[in-house]
Amino acid sequence: MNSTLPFSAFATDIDLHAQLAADVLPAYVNTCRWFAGKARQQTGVRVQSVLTLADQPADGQPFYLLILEATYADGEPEQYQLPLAFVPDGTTTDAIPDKGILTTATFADMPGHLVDAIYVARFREALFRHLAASDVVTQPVDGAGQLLFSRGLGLADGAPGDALISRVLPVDSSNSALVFGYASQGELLFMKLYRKLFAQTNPEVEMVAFLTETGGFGAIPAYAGQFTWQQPGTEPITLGMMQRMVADNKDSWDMTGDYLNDFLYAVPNRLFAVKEDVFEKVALLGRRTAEMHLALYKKTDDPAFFSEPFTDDYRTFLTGRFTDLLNRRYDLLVNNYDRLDPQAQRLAWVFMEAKEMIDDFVADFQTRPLGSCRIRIHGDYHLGQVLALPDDYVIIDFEGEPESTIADRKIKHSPLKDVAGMIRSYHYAVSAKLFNAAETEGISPEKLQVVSDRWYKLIRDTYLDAYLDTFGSPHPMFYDNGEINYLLLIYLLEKAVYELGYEISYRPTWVKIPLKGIVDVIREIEKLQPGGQHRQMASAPLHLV
Ligand SMILES: Nc1ncnc2c1ncn2[C@@H]1O[C@H](COP(=O)(O)OP(=O)(O)O)[C@@H](O)[C@H]1O
Ligand SMILES: O=P(O)(O)O[C@H]1O[C@H](CO)[C@@H](O[C@H]2O[C@H](CO)[C@@H](O)[C@H](O)[C@H]2O)[C@H](O)[C@H]1O
Repeated sequence: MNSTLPFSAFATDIDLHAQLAADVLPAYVNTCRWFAGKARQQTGVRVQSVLTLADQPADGQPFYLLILEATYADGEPEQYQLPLAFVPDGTTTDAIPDKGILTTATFADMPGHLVDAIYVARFREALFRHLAASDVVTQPVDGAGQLLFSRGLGLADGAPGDALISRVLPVDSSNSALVFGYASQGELLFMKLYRKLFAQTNPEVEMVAFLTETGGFGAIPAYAGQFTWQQPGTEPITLGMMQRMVADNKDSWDMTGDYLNDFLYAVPNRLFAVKEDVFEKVALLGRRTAEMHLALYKKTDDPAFFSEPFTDDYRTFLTGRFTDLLNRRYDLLVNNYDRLDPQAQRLAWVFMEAKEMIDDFVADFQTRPLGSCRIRIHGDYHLGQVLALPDDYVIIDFEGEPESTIADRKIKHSPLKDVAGMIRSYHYAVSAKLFNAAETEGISPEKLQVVSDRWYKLIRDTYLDAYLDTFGSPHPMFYDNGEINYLLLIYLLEKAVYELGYEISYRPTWVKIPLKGIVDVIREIEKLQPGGQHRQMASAPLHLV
């Protein structure tokens, strides 16, 4: 990649933008975890806009925030944020990982690399200082608007002269995580740089503000600021958000995996062994989940957070979206069937053969009487979204469902959709542990399935009992046990079908986990069929009517 112009002319260097679109971006984004279009038929990735972070700094090259547009053979294009830096050869002490290097490049005879700027300390510090100062950065290109930085209450200043420290958090997730602090105090703040962008305020900012200010919910990290791109006459686009850093946390996914080790060692010895603490921790998460939903149910004048009944519009939305998801997943499964292992293929058959029954089950949602209500929910609730402290939990990542449009992410659902998400996650934790361990290599997949189901069901019931018990008495969010069971089945099925796509795209050896989740729901639906054995799920301890 060559330009006769210096990197400071990049914002208007149209030829170079075209070169990037032709030779670099399509391949590069497909190596990035944050690019969600991998499973779609792509038709191109181009530079749509270039935002300049600040004027050419005295101490080096400028930084840009590129807005990329990814286009597809079907469906809407997507926008992504890519911070861009040019690192001339021999000029940096930053460790830029291979995954952060877009290409070699020469600007005005100066050779170097174009890199994802998050790996450049000077870029991270520039972002932080803009946020701390609530800066407005007016864009040099006509009509490109402004970058608006807004500081929040949780942002702590360092003592004069205390050096700012920063790093990229090595997490594998849909956005990028940066951490900041001061040399004398250590790491204090966590910044999320959004990758996939939406022409609206990101729901995460709304949710964190409501939970803190109206809901009084303490189990989230305090809000420390945000930055947006404001173009004339349009809604601001959220580019980043900062919260307090939760130190010494452990991802609940890892923690659950750790306490499953006892189980793992016991299984080959034909024992059932799990510490009682495990169930206490699961119950605590059930309670915190219920408290989050009670906070989101708080009375408010803000229509974005009113509770609402199951309206015809919502029923049409859910059945339409579900039917579309099912069709896409059936196609994906058919196209990838040969890549699956025999156990996954068997489960896939059960799913494909149950198509008509599933379609009827989903269609029934359109007219079935429902007296429960809907609120804003977390929307992408799983163990990876809960940070475990030694004695408690902190809930993070309120951005909503990764595959949904921004408008859809703000739609209210039964809070049982979150509950279903966490139940699916416990199913994953048990399955992933047992099926991927050296300790269980000699045990047949069928036997492993039986023992993992046993443990999973105990965990599921512990979580669900603690969740429902927290409401204390009948609560208007849940009409009765029959509706709790029915809605849980709907949302469990929807989540497992969603996960099937995620696993086929990213972790093909895990495909059997969501497939087993789908088959479990199919077995429950069969019991509800005429002639089927009508049996409600074991745990639904509320007796509301
Ligand atoms: N406030 C925080 N303090 C410390 N670590 C955090 C904080 N928020 C998130 N993380 C870490 O960053 C990871 C990614 O955050 P998350 O909100 O899930 O981002 P994404 O939207 O990219 O999935 C989390 O799994 C967790 O390890
Ligand atoms: O964390 P994201 O918001 O990017 O969510 C995506 O990735 C998740 C995996 O990291 C994926 O979650 C699935 O796998 C988890 C275990 O790794 C499990 O706990 C979840 O229950 C399961 O859904 C999520 O579906 C996807 O959207």
